[in-house]
Amino acid sequence: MPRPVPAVLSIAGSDSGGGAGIQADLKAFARCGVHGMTAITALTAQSTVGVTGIHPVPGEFIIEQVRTVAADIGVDAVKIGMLGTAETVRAVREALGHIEDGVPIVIDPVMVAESGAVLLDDEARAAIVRELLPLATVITPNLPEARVLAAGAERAGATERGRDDVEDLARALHGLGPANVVVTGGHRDEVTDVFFDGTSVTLLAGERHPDGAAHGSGCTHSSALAAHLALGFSPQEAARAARRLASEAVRDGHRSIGRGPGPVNVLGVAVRAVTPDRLARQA
Ligand SMILES: Nc1ncnc2c1ncn2[C@@H]1O[C@H](COP(=O)(O)OP(=O)(O)OP(=O)(O)O)[C@@H](O)[C@H]1O
Ligand SMILES: Cc1ncc(CO)c(N)n1
Repeated sequence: MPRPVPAVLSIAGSDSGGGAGIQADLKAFARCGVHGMTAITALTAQSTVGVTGIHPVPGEFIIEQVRTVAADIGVDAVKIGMLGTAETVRAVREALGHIEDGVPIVIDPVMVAESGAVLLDDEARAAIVRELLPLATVITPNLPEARVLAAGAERAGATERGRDDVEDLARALHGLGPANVVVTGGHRDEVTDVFFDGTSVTLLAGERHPDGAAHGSGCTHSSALAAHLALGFSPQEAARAARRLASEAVRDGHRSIGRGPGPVNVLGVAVRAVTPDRLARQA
């Protein structure tokens, strides 16, 4: 029987501060109207200020999480976020074997948190390039992540082009095997996402919210993109919708939660807490 709503799986890390990672992904899935599922790759002890500890989940248990939900519920799209170690990358590669061929896969090659904490080691970076990027429907690096991945591409002879032009970066990353590339714009002044499908480049422009709260913007973006693929949108349409939702989530973000860069708020004004005061006013 077809599922009443698409089911989307996030394979990613937990952010105990609730702003990024799995926690952001589930909120983005809810906002998009899809059923969200999770396979947690690592627990982070994290706030808006930094990451004080990382506790990787054993590879076998990552695979078990994926196998279990795939067997019962089924998976209409996958989003992959924080991986951390090469062992985790290998486990995720194996876990994908439990998901039907042709299911769209969005990879956000998470390397560093908004607070500056490193979330991926060097060996894992090489493993992602080798084992996962060729399987991706869309990859969504931010500018620093794109530069790091493209440096590897150049070493591998995938491109001779310059590394500073974002469009050239997107082309170089396409050479690593993903079907589509979005270089997100949060780290540039004009906040334009660059989409490349192997043939043409499309600039996804939109409003910049310099005073917003951006912790979790990348996770929100890649999850919204995966949700839109599950809903039947093309990669380019999904990237456009994801850019808009992420931008609004930054705009509506909670600047005063925590002492560091505050968390995005993808649910926006749609959700207002029912306080005793508000309830009394309604009565
Ligand atoms: N200040 C902003 N105003 C509008 N849109 C933004 C802003 N910052 C980020 N975005 C949008 O959010 C999405 C995620 O981009 P970004 O480059 O911030 O990801 P990231 O750096 O991976 O995020 P994270 O902080 O979670 O690691 C993109 O669509 C981007 O255009
Ligand atoms: C768990 C986790 N995943 C991704 C990011 C990137 O923002 C983060 N800060 N934490």
